[in-house]
Amino acid sequence: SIASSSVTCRHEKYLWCFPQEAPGDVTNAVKVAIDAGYRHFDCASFYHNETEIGVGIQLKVKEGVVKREDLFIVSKLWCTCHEKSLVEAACTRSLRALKLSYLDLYLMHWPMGFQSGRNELPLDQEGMVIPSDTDFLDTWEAMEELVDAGLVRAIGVSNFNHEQLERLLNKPNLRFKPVNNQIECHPYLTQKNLISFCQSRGVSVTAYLPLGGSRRMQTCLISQRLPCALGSSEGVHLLEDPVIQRIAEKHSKSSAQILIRFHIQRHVIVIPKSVTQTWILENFQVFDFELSEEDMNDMLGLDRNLRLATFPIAGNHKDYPFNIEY
Ligand SMILES: NC(=O)C1=CN([C@@H]2O[C@H](COP(=O)(O)OP(=O)(O)OC[C@H]3O[C@@H](n4cnc5c(N)ncnc54)[C@H](OP(=O)(O)O)[C@@H]3O)[C@@H](O)[C@H]2O)C=CC1
Ligand SMILES: O=C1CO[C@H](CO)[C@@H](O)[C@@H]1O
Repeated sequence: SIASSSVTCRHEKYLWCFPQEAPGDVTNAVKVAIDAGYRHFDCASFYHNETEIGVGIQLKVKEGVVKREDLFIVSKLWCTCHEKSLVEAACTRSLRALKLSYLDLYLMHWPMGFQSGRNELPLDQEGMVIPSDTDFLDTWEAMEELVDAGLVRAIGVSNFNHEQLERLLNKPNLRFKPVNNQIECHPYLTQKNLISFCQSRGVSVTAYLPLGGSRRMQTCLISQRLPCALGSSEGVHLLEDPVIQRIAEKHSKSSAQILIRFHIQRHVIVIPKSVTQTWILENFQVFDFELSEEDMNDMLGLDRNLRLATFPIAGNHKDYPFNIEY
């Protein structure tokens, strides 16, 4: 994954601390990644970098390094576009920015709809997100129409808890099943129950924040002591965790490679992000070794239910996903 959120939203109570990569860095990262063998790109309109990603993809397709049909391009519908009448235009905007005629997978970014409009994070006086009166089942119907129209090959969800996913799977007249749920997952938040639930229903899982996110984000969480809009104020240093480091040393691999391999062996799709050439290359060298059962159990044993992407400014929303256990 080369995507990177770019929203900086300062409110007296919250700091939304997503660093934005320079546009050239994003395009370059895509080029380096395609040359290295990456084929899956995780994007979202919310990340404000689909144009730069599209430039990188198009260049590599034109050079003949890769064919469009060999790529797997994912994008996501942002929360302010949940009204049925807004879904197709949102998808088309992403397609135009990415310079593509279709997406391989389009995800509902969150189960929560926000007040529509230009502001992606419409906030009330208290600094809480203003909801829309939409229901994600209706939004889903509009997403199903994108499949009919050939704009997307498959549709899925992100940040859905098991009850929300169950509700969607049981929707009367469901025409297209959600094929994927993209959720935060790493050894500090192993998501055992949600992954079992999804896999038992034939819904694949993608792990986001597999390395625990950027240092800048962590620094914001730890040092600024602001109730960061992203969530947890507890520091995470997954890459420096002694258990991860011990396993890494044993396999002569880096901590990042161990953290990525962890998902592969759980049959979970994993989308580490980097704009740094050496790390992009490093993160791909994960197919030449295997974690033992003991390694896997040691990593699973690190679970502390530590969620980084808690999205507290949406905590009052009727569809806020993290008020139940999983
Ligand atoms: N559906 C959702 O709600 C969400 C989806 N996502 C998706 O998941 C992706 C990954 O999550 P993200 O938040 O980026 O966090 P990650 O856990 O992937 O961490 C990314 C950070 O790790 C650094 N890094 C990458 N590789 C290495 C390495 N080998 N050694 C040391 N550091 C490394 C990167 O540095 P640098 O980039 O500077 O090279 C970056 O700062 C996102 O890009 C996005 O596509 C993320 C959050 C929420
Ligand atoms: O992809 C994303 C980056 O993190 C944000 C905060 O949780 C999310 O809203 C968004 O899903």
